[in-house]
Amino acid sequence: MTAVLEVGGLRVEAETAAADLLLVDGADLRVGNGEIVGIVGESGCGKSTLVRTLIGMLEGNVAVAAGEVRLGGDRVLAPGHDVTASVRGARVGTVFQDAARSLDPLFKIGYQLREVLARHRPGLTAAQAAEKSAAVLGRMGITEPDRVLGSYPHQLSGGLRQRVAIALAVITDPELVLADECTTALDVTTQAEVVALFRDLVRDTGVGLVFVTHDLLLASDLCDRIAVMYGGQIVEAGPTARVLESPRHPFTAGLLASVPSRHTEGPLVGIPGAAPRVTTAFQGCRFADRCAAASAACADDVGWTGADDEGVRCRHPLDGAPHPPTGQPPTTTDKEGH
Ligand SMILES: Nc1ncnc2c1ncn2[C@@H]1O[C@H](COP(=O)(O)OP(=O)(O)OP(=O)(O)O)[C@@H](O)[C@H]1O
Repeated sequence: MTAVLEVGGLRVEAETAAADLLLVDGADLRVGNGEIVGIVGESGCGKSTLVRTLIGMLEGNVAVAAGEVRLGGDRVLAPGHDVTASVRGARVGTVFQDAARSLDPLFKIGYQLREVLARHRPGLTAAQAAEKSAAVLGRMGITEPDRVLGSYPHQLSGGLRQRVAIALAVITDPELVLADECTTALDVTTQAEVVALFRDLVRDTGVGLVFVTHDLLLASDLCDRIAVMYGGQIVEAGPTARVLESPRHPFTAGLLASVPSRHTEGPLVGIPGAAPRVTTAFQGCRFADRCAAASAACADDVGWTGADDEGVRCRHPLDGAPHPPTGQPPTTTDKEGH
């Protein structure tokens, strides 16, 4: 599968008055054409920072310290090199949690779609732009495109606004779409509709999709592969079924045990403790102080074990046995064995 997105060794740091923080540490990620990759993890683990970095949307105190981002083979971001402005909107579409951030309350939807095309596809005639606008709304399952094109955002329901936000992201036929918690604010039925819409979009157009969510069930419904983040690092990655049925990182297992699932019958088990704030000076496994399997060896930095697309960052990975249907995390391998 041709890679539309290749992220290698990405390290993102933030300067703050208190300390220099490590927001993303050594992230490797690959998304193929027509592939959906989920990024999951607790709040504050760095999911948004990672996806925003891919398109150069960095706050003033944040910088890329190492690694690179390639889009369709083109190097778009690395320390001291940032051409993401040229791909944002044109080759990469973005959908965020709050449709209000994508839509301008002052302009009708038809105008906003035409504006995006005028900026990124300037060769189109007015008639072609109108045709494309109606077509993209149709693809979003919007049955009354004329009414929507003539409406202001506040005249649409929340679900419809999010569909329009997705339409704005994909009307330019991008190679990659980044969706960051874009279903979180929606009710469950609308969430399911948006997920189905993404699935159809990827199947029909071959676009690559990065889907950021804290909702493992949603990720399991939609994603081909999953990358689990913790403390700014990708700690486990692999095909969705493998990661969710036989998690290898204790954090992934804890996350699974703490969410209700269709397989869960027993009580839900939370992960004690809180996610760390990681400084650039931090050494060792970020999860060690919350991990039942941690040993003294976890105080040293932990490397990645496995292939690029499938592996785990842990000195005491779980044994890979299927995740028990009770919602309890599987047992770990012997601490001393690593
Ligand atoms: N500009 C910044 N300066 C300092 N710290 C930051 C900055 N931006 C983000 N952070 C910190 O980086 C960490 C990761 O934040 P991020 O928003 O990427 O997490 P997340 O996994 O997307 O969480 P959520 O799901 O709550 O959005 C958090 O601790 C956050 O406070």
